[in-house]
Amino acid sequence: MSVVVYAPASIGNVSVGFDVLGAAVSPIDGTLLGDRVLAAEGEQSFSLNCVGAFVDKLPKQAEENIVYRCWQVFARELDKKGVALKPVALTLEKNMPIGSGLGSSACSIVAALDALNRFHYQPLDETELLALMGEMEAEISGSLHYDNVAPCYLGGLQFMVEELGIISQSVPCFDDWYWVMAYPGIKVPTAEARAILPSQYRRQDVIAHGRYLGGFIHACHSEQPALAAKMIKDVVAEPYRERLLPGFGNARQYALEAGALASGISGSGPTMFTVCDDLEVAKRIARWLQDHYVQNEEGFVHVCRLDGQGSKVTGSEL
Ligand SMILES: Nc1ncnc2c1ncn2[C@@H]1O[C@H](COP(=O)(O)OP(=O)(O)O)[C@@H](O)[C@H]1O
Ligand SMILES: N[C@@H](CCOP(=O)(O)O)C(=O)O
Repeated sequence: MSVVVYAPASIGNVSVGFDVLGAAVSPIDGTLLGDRVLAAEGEQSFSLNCVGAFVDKLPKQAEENIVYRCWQVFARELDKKGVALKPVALTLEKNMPIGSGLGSSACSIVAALDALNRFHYQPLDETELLALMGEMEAEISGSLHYDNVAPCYLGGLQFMVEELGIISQSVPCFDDWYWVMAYPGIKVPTAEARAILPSQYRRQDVIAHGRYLGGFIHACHSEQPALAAKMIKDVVAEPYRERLLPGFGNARQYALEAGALASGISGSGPTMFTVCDDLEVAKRIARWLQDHYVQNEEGFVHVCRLDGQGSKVTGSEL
C-alpha cells in the first residue's frame, strides 16, 4: 500500500484574524502550490527521502526535518491507542519556499500526517490529527497557532474557535474572489516576525481589531462581499511587520488603484495577497507584482482561488 498526499499553500491571518483566521489557496492554472508526501511500505521502522524545488533549503539532518517529528508524534498517538505502527518510507516533495508566509511548514506537516494516517487506514480522527498538526506548527514557530494547518488540511476559509472540543470551523467566503499571491523570493522566519510584535496593545487597537474581525465574519455569513473586503484590515501585525517587507506599501497602493478589493501580508510575510473580483484586474496586478515586488529568481506570483478541499490524495506514486 502507498499513498501520496498534497497539502496546499495557505494565507495565515488573512490580515483581519491574527492567528485565528486562515485560507487555503491554489493557482487557477493548475500549478501545485504545496508540498506532497508519499508514504510507502518501508524496510525499516522509518526512512525519509527529500526531493523537490526547495529541497536544498531544508535542514540537512533528516531528524531536523519536521516530517520526522510528525512521524514521532504520530507513533506516540498510535501507541496510546494500542494500534501497531507500520514500517514506513516517506518521501517529501518540498515545493514550497521556507519562511515565505505561504504556510510552508504547514504544507509539510499536513501532507506528512495526513499521509501517515491514511497509510495506517485512518486510526486518528480529523480533530486528533489537526491537534497533532498544531503541535508540530507550534514546535517550529514557537507558539501554537492553527491558522495555516487548519485551512491547509480542511480547505477553504477557516476560523479557529478552539472551544467545545472543536479546533476550527469553516466560514463561507466569496467564490468569485481571486487571490493574487506574490512571493518576493526573500525569507522572513515566522518566529522572528512574531518576536517583533508588541506584547500589549492599546485599547483603540483592540476595539478596531474586534470591529474588523467581527465585521468580516458577519459580512461573509450575510453575503456582503464589499463590506467583507473593507474589513480586511490588520492593526495587530502589519504595522510592525511592514518594515520587513521591502516595497509592500507601494505594491499595496498600486493594487488598490488598479482595482483590487483588499491587500495584506500573507502569514508573517514576505508574501503579499491581493483580493480581486475581476480576473483581468487580478492578472494585471499579478504582472505588475512580478515586475516590481518580486526581487529574485526564486520569487513568483500566482493568481489563485480558495482551495475548498485542503489536503488530498493525488495517487500512489510521486
Ligand atoms: N519540511 C519542512 N518544511 C519547512 N520548514 C521546515 C521543514 N522541516 C524543518 N523546517 C524548519 O522549520 C522552520 C520553518 O520556518 P518558518 O519561518 O516557520 O517557515 P514557514 O513560515 O514558511 O512555514 C525553518 O527553520 C526550517 O528549516
Ligand atoms: N498567524 C501566524 C501565521 C504565520 O504564517 P507563515 O506562513 O508565515 O508561517 C503569524 O502571523 O505569525
